[in-house]
Amino acid sequence: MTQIAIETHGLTRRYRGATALDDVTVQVHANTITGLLGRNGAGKTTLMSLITAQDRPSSGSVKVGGHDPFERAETIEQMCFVRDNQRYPDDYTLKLATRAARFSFPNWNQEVADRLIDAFRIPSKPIIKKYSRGQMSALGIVLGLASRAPITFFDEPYLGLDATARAIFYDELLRDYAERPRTVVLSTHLIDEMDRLLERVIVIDQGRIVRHEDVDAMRGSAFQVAGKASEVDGFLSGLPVLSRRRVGGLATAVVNTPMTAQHRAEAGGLELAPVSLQDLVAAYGLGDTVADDGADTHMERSAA
Ligand SMILES: Nc1ncnc2c1ncn2[C@@H]1O[C@H](COP(=O)(O)OP(=O)(O)OP(=O)(O)O)[C@@H](O)[C@H]1O
Repeated sequence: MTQIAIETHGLTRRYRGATALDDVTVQVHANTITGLLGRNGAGKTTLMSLITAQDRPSSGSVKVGGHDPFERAETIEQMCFVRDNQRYPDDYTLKLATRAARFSFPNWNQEVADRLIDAFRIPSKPIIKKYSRGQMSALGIVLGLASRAPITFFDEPYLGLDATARAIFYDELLRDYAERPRTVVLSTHLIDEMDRLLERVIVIDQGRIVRHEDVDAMRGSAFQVAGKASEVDGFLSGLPVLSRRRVGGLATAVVNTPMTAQHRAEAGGLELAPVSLQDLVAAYGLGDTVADDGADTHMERSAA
């Protein structure tokens, strides 16, 4: 039976004039790597902050391992949240940061930390405040992986990292996860690059969960059609259209149903193709209309 690590019910976070998270009920599977995906401002960081008790909901509840994290220090100790804008005390060096982490995280593994510090070439001399953006991200990854916290959140952990460092992160995450399976939730906009890491996906749009499922199931659940706009329109009639984009006389659309032999037979001269996870996620949260130098450009979205 699937074990549930995190459960939210009706979770809502309102700020003055904005609802960052809107009635979110979701379960995160234990010992799984879950991608939290969605456009800027969708609510990803807010959701992670509420689960890790760094913020309070306006309404609704969070349970981690069956407990409200706000009411239980032991539950908070089980979680590590690597924020994209993590701040450190002014005088902190690498040594002080890892020492503090050793005290904060019961499963801290210094060997993992040392190996990663080496691989990322994180300097030990300067205070952390002087680090480059990429070095800050690398430090966050070191703390996140070496914490070996049973539940680890990474919020866009790759900011400023070069391609080599990102590859190190992906490899080390998979290596350490294989050695010590645990629950990992990571938010990313680099979906094409990171989709091989993900087992499950939560897609969030305007504070609401719009998809939550296994990555493989999600990939096969939709397809893309492209061709002459009039023919695409005809083909789409009666189909669940997730997004449609028209540029001049051409159109592409993402159809929210698995591709069948019948679709292929009816496609005529249209091009049908599997949709990548990145394109599928992008199809959510598309605006309704996009200007294109006066050309007839139109995007629309219908209910899934
Ligand atoms: N402290 C705050 N005060 C007011 N509004 C806030 C605050 N924090 C977040 N928001 C708003 O809540 C919404 C969700 O923000 P959040 O940071 O969770 O998005 P995100 O999905 O993590 O975005 P990104 O991908 O850009 O990091 C946004 O509209 C944001 O402006």
